[in-house]
Amino acid sequence: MTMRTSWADLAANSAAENSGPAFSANNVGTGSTVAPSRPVYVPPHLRNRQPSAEAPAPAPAPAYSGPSSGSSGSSAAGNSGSRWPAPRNDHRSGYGGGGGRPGGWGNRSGGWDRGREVNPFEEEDNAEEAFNEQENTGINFDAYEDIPVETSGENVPPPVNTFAEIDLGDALNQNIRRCKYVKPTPVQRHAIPISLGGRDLMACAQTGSGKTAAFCFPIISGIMRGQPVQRPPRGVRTVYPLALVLSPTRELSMQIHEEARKFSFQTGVKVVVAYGGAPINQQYLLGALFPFDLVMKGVVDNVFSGHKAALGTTQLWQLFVKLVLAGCCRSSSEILLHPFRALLDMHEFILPIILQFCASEAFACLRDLERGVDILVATPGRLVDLLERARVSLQMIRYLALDEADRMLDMGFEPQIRKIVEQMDMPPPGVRQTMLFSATFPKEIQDFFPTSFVSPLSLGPAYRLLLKLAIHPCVRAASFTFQCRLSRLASDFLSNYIFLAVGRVGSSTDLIVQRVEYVQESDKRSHLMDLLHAQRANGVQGKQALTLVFVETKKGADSLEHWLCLNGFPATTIHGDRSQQERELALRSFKSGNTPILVATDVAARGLDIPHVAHVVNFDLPNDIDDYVHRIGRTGRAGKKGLATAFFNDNNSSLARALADLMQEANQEVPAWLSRYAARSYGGGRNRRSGGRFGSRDFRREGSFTRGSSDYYSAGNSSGGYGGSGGYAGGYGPGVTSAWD
Ligand SMILES: Nc1ncnc2c1ncn2[C@@H]1O[C@H](COP(=O)(O)OP(=O)(O)OP(=O)(O)O)[C@@H](O)[C@H]1O
Repeated sequence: MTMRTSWADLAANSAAENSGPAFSANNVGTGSTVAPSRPVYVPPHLRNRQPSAEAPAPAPAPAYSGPSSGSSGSSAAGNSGSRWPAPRNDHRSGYGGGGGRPGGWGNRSGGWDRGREVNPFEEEDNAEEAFNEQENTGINFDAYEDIPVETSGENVPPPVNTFAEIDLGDALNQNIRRCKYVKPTPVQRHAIPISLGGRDLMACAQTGSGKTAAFCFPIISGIMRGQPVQRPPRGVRTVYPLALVLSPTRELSMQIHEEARKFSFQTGVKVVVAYGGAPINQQYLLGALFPFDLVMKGVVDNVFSGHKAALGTTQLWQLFVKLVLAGCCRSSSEILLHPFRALLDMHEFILPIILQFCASEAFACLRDLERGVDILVATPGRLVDLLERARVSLQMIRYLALDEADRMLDMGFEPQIRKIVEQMDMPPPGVRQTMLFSATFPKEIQDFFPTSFVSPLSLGPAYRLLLKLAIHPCVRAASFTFQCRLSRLASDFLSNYIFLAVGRVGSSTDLIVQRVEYVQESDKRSHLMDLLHAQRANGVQGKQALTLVFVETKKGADSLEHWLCLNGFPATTIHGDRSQQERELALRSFKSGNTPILVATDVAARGLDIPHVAHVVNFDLPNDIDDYVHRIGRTGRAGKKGLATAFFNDNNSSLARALADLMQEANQEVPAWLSRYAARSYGGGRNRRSGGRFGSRDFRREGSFTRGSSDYYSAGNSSGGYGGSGGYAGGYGPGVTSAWD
């Protein structure tokens, strides 16, 4: 029987083959009796079993059979041959002590390949020696007490006040204690019971308020207590995650992965991240090594075709590469000491490539993926790549979480997201459980008009101009278009969901002191220098007081970084033109305080949770108030205070009103000159968000959204959603029909 095997398996085989004659001269092992054990994927539901427990019955094909709702071995009631047979809440029979919890938590203490599981808390302790004070115990929870919360939808499960009220399972509870989370933040208080109750959720909550845990806890606990699912037989290279978390950027994905690893430590739930998404050919040699199929077929043939003859020992090479990729050599030094190193001497040009590849995070991620995954955290681009290569199947997905959902649309990921969710093999809404999270639902607009209306005209630049001027009613229509896209996405992806808004959606937290200073373009650098010198003079510097500076362009980021370094302020930069390695290095260097200033483009605006960011400087203000909210949200997190300074000048006048309103809303002092700018801009009304108590509303209430038709473009206009309040400046105002103001 021929069966494709994973490269991890192949490598293990290869190692066993080493004892054969071809390798007898090498000091690999001590003979044929010592064959390394294969890395065997153990499904979560079997990980707590004794080794003698029967292996999962091999499935003829990795077709999804649905999570069985009965006890192990029994067929799921109501399966009846349907592709998505099991009702998704079959394993969520109540939280908080409700009966019927199958299996119980205690049985699950067995880990997923526990011997290999690295303790993320230890890793963190080592990495953060300098920051040895307790991160989360000093949280000012009072800061959250008065936050208004709004929920809508049918039968909303009641919130909880403590983690003890929720039955998350011992292992997860222990990790929550390890994280030093004393009690749930408001979004967690509401979102966790809703998700544990099996409901779909669309949640908006302020930056830094703990949304990651709000979607991770129910997923991890759901997987822990979930019923067994039949996994594909060993040797099938496709992996079948049970949960998928999509996020817009690599950095955010990595961060979610790190958090989720902590939460799932010793729970038996395995979390893997896959990020990036550049086409393979753009990654040149490293990229060529990415598709492991190529490695298996002979990376030498594919990558070094011109040298094939010279290599001569192609098979040996393949074996070496397999060993390296399988993790037999985990570090550069191991490779250099490896018995097959001799081969490299013949072909030195390959060594740096292999070393570089082995050192890359991407390599580690993909290697992890091959070993199995329960929760896959991914950027849309990379996931599409993996799906197309059939390395990942979504057939078994029970949980789908979209973090920064609005940003993903904003970044143009909608086609990819729709492909992933609707066009591959993911179970449909109602079978899977879906959660959409962000601090700002909605805004920013990619399309000026519905494409069907104006295609093939490209109105992007025109739109941008209008957005700047913000005088044309079409701007409102465009905004509405985006809102409709998000509404439609929610409507397509979610089933009977609950809408949760914690705090004023899209507003900033008043933990952040916001300052706006009028600074001409040409004075910005010297002004920044003044701020940094003042910080230094006040002793606000170093590892405990990081400064994040946002600029508009990648070039601007590089040049400002260079200038800061020249002027004695160690800085680093992060933007889209930097390689993944450079970005990771920059983040690490910033987090550790080695370079306490990070100059960034919007790539770092969302979701990044960097402790000790004391000051966010908007050197260049964004065009979009939501981007501003996310940027300043990098400070003042988890109940801590922060400072945000913005340099404003005439180029930013389109933002004046929204900025002034936002500051007012967050009880900040609005400079008189900014109020004047705001008053001057289009009629003196208020910004788009201030029409109601909550910036964002459940659009289902308004009945303005008509799925699958173009009505939603006209509905807003005809119903007076924009016009009713008398112009853009009036916001959507009273009588608003859109949920997304
Ligand atoms: N219950 C809790 N108690 C204490 N700290 C918490 C709690 N929940 C989360 N945190 C901490 O709060 C910080 C912010 O959390 P997180 O990054 O999830 O916020 P967020 O709402 O996703 O922010 P953003 O909108 O910027 O993405 C993290 O450092 C996290 O460890």
